[in-house]
Amino acid sequence: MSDQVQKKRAIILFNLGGPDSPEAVKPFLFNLFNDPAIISLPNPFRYLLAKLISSRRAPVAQEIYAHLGGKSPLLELTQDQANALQTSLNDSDNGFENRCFIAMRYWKPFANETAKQVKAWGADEMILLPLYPQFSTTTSGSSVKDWKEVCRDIDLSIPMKTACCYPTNPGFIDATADMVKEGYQRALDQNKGAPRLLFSAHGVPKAVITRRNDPYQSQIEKSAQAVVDKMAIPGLDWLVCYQSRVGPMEWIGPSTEEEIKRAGKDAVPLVIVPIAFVTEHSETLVELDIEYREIADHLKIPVYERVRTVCSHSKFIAGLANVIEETQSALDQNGVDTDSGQTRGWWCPDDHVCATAKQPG
Ligand SMILES: C=CC1=C(C)c2cc3[nH]c(cc4nc(cc5[nH]c(cc1n2)c(C)c5CCC(=O)O)C(CCC(=O)O)=C4C)c(C)c3C=C
Ligand SMILES: [Fe+2]
Ligand SMILES: [Fe+2]
Repeated sequence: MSDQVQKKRAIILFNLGGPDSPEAVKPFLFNLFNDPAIISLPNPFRYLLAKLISSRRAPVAQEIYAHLGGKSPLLELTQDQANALQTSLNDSDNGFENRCFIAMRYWKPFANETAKQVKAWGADEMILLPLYPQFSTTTSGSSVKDWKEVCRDIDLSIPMKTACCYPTNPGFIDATADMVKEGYQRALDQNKGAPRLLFSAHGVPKAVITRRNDPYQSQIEKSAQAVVDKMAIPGLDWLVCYQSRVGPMEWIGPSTEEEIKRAGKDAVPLVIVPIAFVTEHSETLVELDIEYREIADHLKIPVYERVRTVCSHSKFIAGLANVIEETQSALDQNGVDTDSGQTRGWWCPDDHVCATAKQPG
């Protein structure tokens, strides 16, 4: 046995965050709308608009979270993922003592608290891992930018590597395909005909894709295609659609709601697959399970099955561990790989497309 002291590697898991009480809903919404990645206006306009929109939306959002006991379950489920990933990394022979930390973008634990914990632990290096398989400037890009600013503020200057995206990571795809197969079988067992699969992702405004060169939509399509390939069901009826539209701007489509209505006209059984979320929260437990189900019932859609998100599925956790080791080894071997278009310390398995997206603010 080696008596060499192991280096400490901090793995930072990023997600959006969610309110932990009814009183937290309004400030959570303010933080979200005051992010230049969400509303790319200069201040004071963004600040004022964020105040206005968060005040107006708070009662609607409070009703949404009331279905979940007044709070989002996102943090607890992310903690389960962090524990499972830390165990998996420390059980394998990667030469590090690994510790997983969580930084949420719009509610606690915020990046600055987490970065202080990373510093206090005495980490030698860190890997940033957004819990978004598909990169968007509105999510992963915003979290990574915020994290880097906080590290500068508290003078945490250790080597940092970023795993920007993993839309076709085999662990993520296999775990999703396993869950979809179960949901598809439950729908088939009701003997109402061959189901249609709706891969439902959180939408973004169209301008995010076109003006920022954001790869989100193309990576969503790649994830859905990879799951369909893995399922290998001949003649499968499937498509990608987008949920959770807010505000007056034009969003990418088709919308999940439109597709549920079309399924009503076609009288086909539906299986809804969340493809951009890896944990349960308001967008799955309320929007998909309550609001969209009500529309489906009203339209007398013969079957409405919602597939669960991957959460701590062992194949997904193994996939995240692979993403970490790929990021580590790619950047250890190549250092700063400018020739292949890599941003410094940034590993992108999708032809480096994330490095070309324009992060506002
Ligand atoms: C892939 C994930 C997500 C993208 C892309 C995204 C973009 C985006 N979101 C809003 C506005 C809201 N999102 C809200 C909740 C929410 N969003 C995501 C993920 C993505 N958002 C998650 C995981 C959650 C749930 C948080 C939880 O319940 O824990 C909300 C709050 C809820 C509500 O009022 O409906 C808003 C508002 C915009 C405008 C946007 C892109 C520009
Ligand atoms: Fe959102
Ligand atoms: Fe990427």
